[in-house]
Amino acid sequence: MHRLDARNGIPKADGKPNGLTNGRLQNLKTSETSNGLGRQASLASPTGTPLIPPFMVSSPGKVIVFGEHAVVHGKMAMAASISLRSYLLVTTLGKTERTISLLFPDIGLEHTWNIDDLPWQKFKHPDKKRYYYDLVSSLDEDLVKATQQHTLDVSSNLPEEQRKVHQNAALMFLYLFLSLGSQSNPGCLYTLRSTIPVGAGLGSSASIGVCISAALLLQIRALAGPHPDQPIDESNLQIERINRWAFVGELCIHGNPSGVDNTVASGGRAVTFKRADYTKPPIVKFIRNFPELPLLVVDTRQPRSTAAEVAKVATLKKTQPVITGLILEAIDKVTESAIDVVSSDGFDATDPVSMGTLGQLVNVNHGLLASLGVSHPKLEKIRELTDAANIGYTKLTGAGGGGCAITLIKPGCDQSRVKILDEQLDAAGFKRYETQLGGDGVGVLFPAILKNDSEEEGGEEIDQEKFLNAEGREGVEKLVGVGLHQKREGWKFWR
Ligand SMILES: Nc1ncnc2c1ncn2[C@@H]1O[C@H](COP(=O)(O)OP(=O)(O)OP(=O)(O)O)[C@@H](O)[C@H]1O
Ligand SMILES: C[C@@](O)(CCO)CC(=O)[O-]
Repeated sequence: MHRLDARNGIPKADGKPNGLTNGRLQNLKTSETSNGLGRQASLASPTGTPLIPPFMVSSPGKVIVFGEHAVVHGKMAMAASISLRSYLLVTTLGKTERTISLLFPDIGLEHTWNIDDLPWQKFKHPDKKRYYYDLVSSLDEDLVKATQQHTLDVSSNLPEEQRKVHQNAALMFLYLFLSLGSQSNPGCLYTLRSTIPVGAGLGSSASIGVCISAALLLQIRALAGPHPDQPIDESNLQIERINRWAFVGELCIHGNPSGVDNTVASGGRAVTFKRADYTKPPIVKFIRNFPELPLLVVDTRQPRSTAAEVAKVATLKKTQPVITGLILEAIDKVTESAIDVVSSDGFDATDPVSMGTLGQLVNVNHGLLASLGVSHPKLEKIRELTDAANIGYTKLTGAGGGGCAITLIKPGCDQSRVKILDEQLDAAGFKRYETQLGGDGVGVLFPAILKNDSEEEGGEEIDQEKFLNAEGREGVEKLVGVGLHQKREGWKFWR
C-alpha cells in the first residue's frame, strides 16, 4: 500500500506529488482531446504527452418499481433511477508511477496493485481478448481465476464477511481494468464515494460498475462526449458501451444478473427491461413521460446477498416448477398492467384514483414476491407501519431478503401522519431516504472542477483530500452532488 500524501492523498514519486500541489493543478494547458470531451484542461507530463487531469464520473442507483426476480426469468421489469448516486474521482499519476490504487471508503477498502504484476498476457491472448465495443455476456473462467490471484490478498486480514465485500469490489474493478486497459496505462488513483446504501437493493454495485466502466472507457478514449449538441443515436451508443462493461462488472459480483440495474444506472430515467435470451442484448424501452414521483425508500439495514436471493427463487422453481412459473407469470402481468397505467393518457400522478390503481398493483407485486420467499420480517414490519399510516403503497424492491422497501406516496397525504410514521421507522431502527424517481444516468465532470461559490479562480478543484473529507452522504452531495435537488453546472450527461 502506498503512503498517501497528507494533503492530497497522491502517492509521491521522487518525493514530489504527481502534478498536484496543495490540490492545485500544475502545468495546465488547454487542448482539444480526442475523446470528444471538447476543450479541456490537460496536465502535461515531463515528456509533453498530455495526461488526463483529475475527473469524476457519477451514476445513479435504481429502484425496481415492478418485476424484480421475474426479470431474471425472462419477464418484463419496470425500473427507474433515483437521486442517490455514486461518484468516482480518477486521479492520473505521473509517468513513473506504476501503481493503481482503489480507495473505497464506504466499505473501508484501500488496495494498491503494481500494474506490471497484473496478468496482462492472459487478457491479451487472441482467444481471450475482448474489445471496448464487444458485447460480453459471460465471464471467462480462466480470466476470473487469473484476476482472483490478485484479489486474494485484498483485505486478507479482515473477517470473511467484510473480506468478501472488499474482494467483490476489487474483482469487479480489476476484471474491467484488465479487459479495457493495457500495461501501458498510467498509474492512477480511483476514489469512490456513494450516497447509495450498499447491499440494500438500490443497485449500488451496478452504479459503481457504471462509474468504473465509464472511467476506464474515458481513460482509453473510447467514448465521445457527452456534449450538449450530441445526436441522440451517438449518445445512446456511448451509454450502451458503458452499460455493456458495467454488466460485466455485475457478473463479477452477482451470479446471474439480469442487467436491469446497470441499464438504469447508465441510462437513468425509467425503463422497461426484458432479457429472454442472455446471448443477446436486453430489450430496453424508455418510458416516455414517466411521472417524477416522490418516493419513500426505507432501508431495513438487514444485510443480504442478491445472488443468494436470486438462487432461492431458482431453487423454488426447481422444486415447484408449475407454481413458481405461475407466480412469475402473474408478476409479468402486474408489470404489464402498471406500464399501461402510467402510459395511459388519463394517468395523473396527482389524482388519487390514478395513483390508487397503480398502488393496487404495487401491493399485489409485493404479495407475489413474498410468496416466492424473498420478503423478510423487517420488510413486512415496514409494510405494516406504512399501511397503518395510510400514506401510500409499499413493496420490497430489488432482491429482498432484507434491503429496502419503497412506498409510492398517495397524493395529498396528511403530513402529520408522515411525521408520526418517520418517528416509528426511526424507532424501529430503519433508515429513511426521501428520493425522486427518474433522474439522469451516467455523467462526467471533466476536469474535476466545480463552481461551488468558490473564491478559487475558475472554480473549486475537487481533489482527493476534499472528496475523502466530505462528511457523510450530505457532505458528498454538497461537494459534488448531482441528485435531483443538486443540478450542477459542470456535470454533463449523455441524454
Ligand atoms: N459504495 C461502494 N463502495 C465499494 N463497493 C461497493 C459499493 N457499493 C457496492 N459495492 C460492491 O457491491 C457489492 C454489493 O452488491 P449487492 O448486489 O449485494 O448490493 P446492491 O447492488 O446494493 O443490491 P441490488 O443488486 O439488489 O440492488 C458490495 O459487496 C461491494 O463489493
Ligand atoms: C433480484 C433482481 O431481479 C434485482 C436486483 O436488484 C436481480 C436482477 O435482476 O439481476
